[in-house]
Amino acid sequence: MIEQVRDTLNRPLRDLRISVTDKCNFRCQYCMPAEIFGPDFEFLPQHKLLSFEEITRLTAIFTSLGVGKIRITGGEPLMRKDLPSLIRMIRQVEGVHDIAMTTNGSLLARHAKALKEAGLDRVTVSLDSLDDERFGKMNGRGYHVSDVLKGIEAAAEAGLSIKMNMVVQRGVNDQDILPMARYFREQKHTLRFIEFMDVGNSNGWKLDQVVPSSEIVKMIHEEMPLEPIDPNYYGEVASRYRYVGSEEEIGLISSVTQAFCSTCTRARLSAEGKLYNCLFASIGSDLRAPLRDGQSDEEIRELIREIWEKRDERYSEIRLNDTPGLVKRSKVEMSHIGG
Ligand SMILES: Nc1nc2c(ncn2[C@@H]2O[C@H](COP(=O)(O)OP(=O)(O)OP(=O)(O)O)[C@@H](O)[C@H]2O)c(=O)[nH]1
Ligand SMILES: C[S@@+](CC[C@H](N)C(=O)[O-])C[C@H]1O[C@@H](n2cnc3c(N)ncnc32)[C@H](O)[C@@H]1O
Ligand code: SF4
Ligand code: SF4
Repeated sequence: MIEQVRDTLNRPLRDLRISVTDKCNFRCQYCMPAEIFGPDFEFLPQHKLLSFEEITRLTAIFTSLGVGKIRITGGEPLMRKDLPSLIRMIRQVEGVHDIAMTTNGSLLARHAKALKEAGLDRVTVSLDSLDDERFGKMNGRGYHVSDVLKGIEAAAEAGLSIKMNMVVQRGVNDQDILPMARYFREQKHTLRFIEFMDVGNSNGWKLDQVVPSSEIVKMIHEEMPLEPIDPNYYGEVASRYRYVGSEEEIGLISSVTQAFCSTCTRARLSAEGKLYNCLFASIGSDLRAPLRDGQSDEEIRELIREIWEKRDERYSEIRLNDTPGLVKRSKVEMSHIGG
């Protein structure tokens, strides 16, 4: 039986974002800076990762509490071996109506077809610049723009629906806003601009590096007129704008300047099976132990229900009023729970 649970702020549980690995082949400065995630950094050993069977079992339990939308993320999800098998298993779960994946795109060219055949509906590809030198620096490993563009092409050929994500940092890649907008408008892929966020403890976040979405909209509108359009669904993270007189659109994810916590329907499951109520949470609730200790689906369902019903997190809204206080608090790393 499907039932809709709600938290203390009356927010329904609708989305489950599953991190399948904490490893990544990139070292984006805003997420996994190389000086911290260096050769000696200890990633999770295989036995601590949830198996595909455990992830699928949890997915089924989550759908019985209202989840219909699944996003696979990481680290870099395509670093996890045999990902199409997991997609195939999740596809079988009753109640799942949308399976998306967020990826840096560098390994997508070789996996897109198998992912689509396994049942993946769509991909969101992250790309912060079309300038090869800048992109190589930003990803920390010298990957080329063409590596990602080939992935996007393969995804389109495979029939996956595609969106793009660009994190904008003042003084780092703000000069790429217009070239990215022009290019992806032409390619007919929705590009979403993400305000640089103070996730984790290691990305050296400063408020003056955030380019407010309002500034981005103004800049694009001056060259290519835009008009706001309604959200696609309740709690959509991105605010949408359409290029006037066309079908193409952009999205703005304004977690710093216009927090959207009041409609946040997202639960996050880390690769080791911890459930987080918020992207900026300090601690998660362990679901791996109950899974491995032989608890029944019903017992785990009650545990998750209890966690969601007690949920009161709304970090970004609070940050608006107390940035210095919150930045100092210890938080889970983005590469651990996947954004
Ligand atoms: N602060 C905050 N940021 C979020 C949240 N969800 C997503 N983001 C940010 O927005 C980015 C884009 O999120 P996506 O996963 O691509 O967005 P989505 O809402 O699932 O996308 P669609 O399902 O296509 O609408 C993430 O990488 C995060 O940086 C959230 O709940 N809180
Ligand atoms: C953590 S990554 C995981 C998936 C995959 N590796 C990727 O990069 O698409 C998910 C998303 O979080 C975004 N992200 C990471 N750190 C961020 C930050 N400090 N502020 C805003 N977005 C961030 C990335 O750009 C990416 O779109
Ligand atoms: S944003 Fe994605 S690609 Fe970049 S370091 Fe984080 S997990 Fe890796
Ligand atoms: S800050 Fe936390 S509560 Fe607010 S939208 Fe993001 S994940 Fe949801």
